[in-house]
Amino acid sequence: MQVQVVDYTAKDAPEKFVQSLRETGFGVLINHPVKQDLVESIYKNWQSFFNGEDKHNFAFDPKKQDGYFSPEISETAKGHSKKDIKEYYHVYPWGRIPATLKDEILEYYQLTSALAAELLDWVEKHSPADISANYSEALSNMIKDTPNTLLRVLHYPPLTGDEEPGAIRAAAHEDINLLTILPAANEPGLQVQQQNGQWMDVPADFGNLIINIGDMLQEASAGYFPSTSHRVINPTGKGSSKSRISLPLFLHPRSEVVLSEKHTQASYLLERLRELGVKD
Ligand SMILES: O=C(O)CCC(=O)C(=O)O
Ligand SMILES: [Fe+2]
Repeated sequence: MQVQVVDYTAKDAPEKFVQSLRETGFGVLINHPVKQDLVESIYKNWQSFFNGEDKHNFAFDPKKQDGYFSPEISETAKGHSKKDIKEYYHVYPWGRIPATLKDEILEYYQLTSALAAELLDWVEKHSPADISANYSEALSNMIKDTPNTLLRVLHYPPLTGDEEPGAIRAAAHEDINLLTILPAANEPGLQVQQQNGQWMDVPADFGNLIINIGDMLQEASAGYFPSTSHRVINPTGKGSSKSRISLPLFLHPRSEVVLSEKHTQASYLLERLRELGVKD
């Protein structure tokens, strides 16, 4: 099965959407409640932020993990040796946020977090009974009042030709969290790996909302929901001179939430951040 594009307002949307998640790790929504003019305004305003120098006043805090991550310290995907060609900013409601960008980005954070709870209810409702029996609490409850959900504003700069050979915008990886909610970026490049190993473009028409499964939902569902590998490939031709902005919201349970016999949110996250080289 390929990633399905599902009309959020359709009666059978929950079932179709969860089936796409189960079979591909991804699902795409149209006619969803995330306003496109808000997304476009965020892209424009954060592009200016990344183009400027003020970002250096918000250098990331290794303990709290909020703030600006420069291309020099940007992450290296698990199992890869080259850094991704990207810079990004980690937004948490409790963290540092540039004053002029704050209200808008927090509005977006709240709006998508609320939608996320609904989508987790869809996932739960369409989980087989023997799988949902293992959820330590309702999936949507796992993110209730969580301080851990992370909104990452990503900037992939135009290519200069001086990139390290073999480096790409985002090397193949799986997300760490429960679900990721990602509005289509302003430029193409996002691909998902299919079961046969082949890479496919994710349907990314401007206005689409892309949702994918992360490792924590895979862990909590004993593998029923697969956290699939995805990547962002480098542009060619005219696209090479363009920036790409994207805005994934990584849904994280509260720290004490039990994911499986082996892991809580906190123990799982620590293990993964160490692997990424962004935590001591
Ligand atoms: O930029 C994108 O489209 C995807 C980014 C991504 O997969 C990530 O940051 O985990
Ligand atoms: Fe990702």
